[in-house]
Amino acid sequence: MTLPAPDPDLPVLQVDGLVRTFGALRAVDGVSLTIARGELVTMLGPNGAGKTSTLDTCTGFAKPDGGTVRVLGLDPWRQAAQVRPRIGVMLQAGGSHAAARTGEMLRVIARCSARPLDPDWLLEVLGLQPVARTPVRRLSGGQVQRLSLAMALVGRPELLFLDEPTAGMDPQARHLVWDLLQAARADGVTILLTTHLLDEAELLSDRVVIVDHGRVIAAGAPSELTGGPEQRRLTFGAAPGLDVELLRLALPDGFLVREMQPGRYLVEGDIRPATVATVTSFCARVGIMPGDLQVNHRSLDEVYLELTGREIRR
Ligand SMILES: Nc1ncnc2c1ncn2[C@@H]1O[C@H](COP(=O)(O)OP(=O)(O)OP(=O)(O)O)[C@@H](O)[C@H]1O
Repeated sequence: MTLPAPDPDLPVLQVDGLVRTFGALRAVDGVSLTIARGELVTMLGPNGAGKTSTLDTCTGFAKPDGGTVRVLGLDPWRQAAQVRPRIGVMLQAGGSHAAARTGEMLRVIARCSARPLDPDWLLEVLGLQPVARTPVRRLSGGQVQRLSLAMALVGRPELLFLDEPTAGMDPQARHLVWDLLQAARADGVTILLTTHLLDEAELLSDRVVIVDHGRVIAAGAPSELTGGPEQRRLTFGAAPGLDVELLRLALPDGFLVREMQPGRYLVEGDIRPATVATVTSFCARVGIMPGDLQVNHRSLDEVYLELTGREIRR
């Protein structure tokens, strides 16, 4: 049987109003999300925000309690047999047999695929060749993670779901995984991943989706989330102890000024060319030379903390 060619205009993943409940808890509370072919989208959110619960329904491991999920145009719960061969999944739980040897585990998965990648090539690329004959239970945490990624990739999936793919990896392994994901994306693979590493999200993602309490609270390209005028910040150096209230009064309403550290000042608000002029003319008026004056954007990390708050989730 010849399968129809995938429609490039059809979203690879379409989630509409997804709900997932555990007793009284709405772990996923109306999440909507669309991913086009070839996009790399990252889901961010504090512990317990509902990311894994969302992935579980997208991969067909859990039934939605409300809303719809379509993967490659199919229902991943009812049409799991058609969806599974076309997706790759890397879960936090791993999914390997503890007693199996690393290489053997990967070859078993490869044999289930119609046109797998060469398992030995993947072991080599992911630095697992030296432990190919080692039982999974004796691998380090980072090696188990790399094996899980190899297992997700070996079947040449059209869509990859990766739940915290670089958690517990050392910086070398993390860079290797980033290279591999960028290469997969360049080959047209669509990727949805979760991470708690904001630099990882900023580096890899075409778009990020921030979820909290089971809802999408922000979405867009990293540059969109960090790039608006209200996300700019102005900093400059001067002698410690400058009267920041006087500078704030010189600016229009809505600006905040504080001394971040002795002798380094931060102006937050809708930073525009006129703001820079006001700050420099204020400095001229009080007879100080602003040093190292910079206007830059806030990082994704700062935007994320502002949206989700700083308190630890239980
Ligand atoms: N099987 C389950 N039974 C009961 N509650 C669950 C179950 N699975 C998840 N939850 C709860 O649902 C909420 C969302 O959990 P989920 O694992 O989706 O969050 P997450 O965003 O992936 O978190 P993390 O970043 O810690 O992995 C949490 O409050 C969690 O305790």
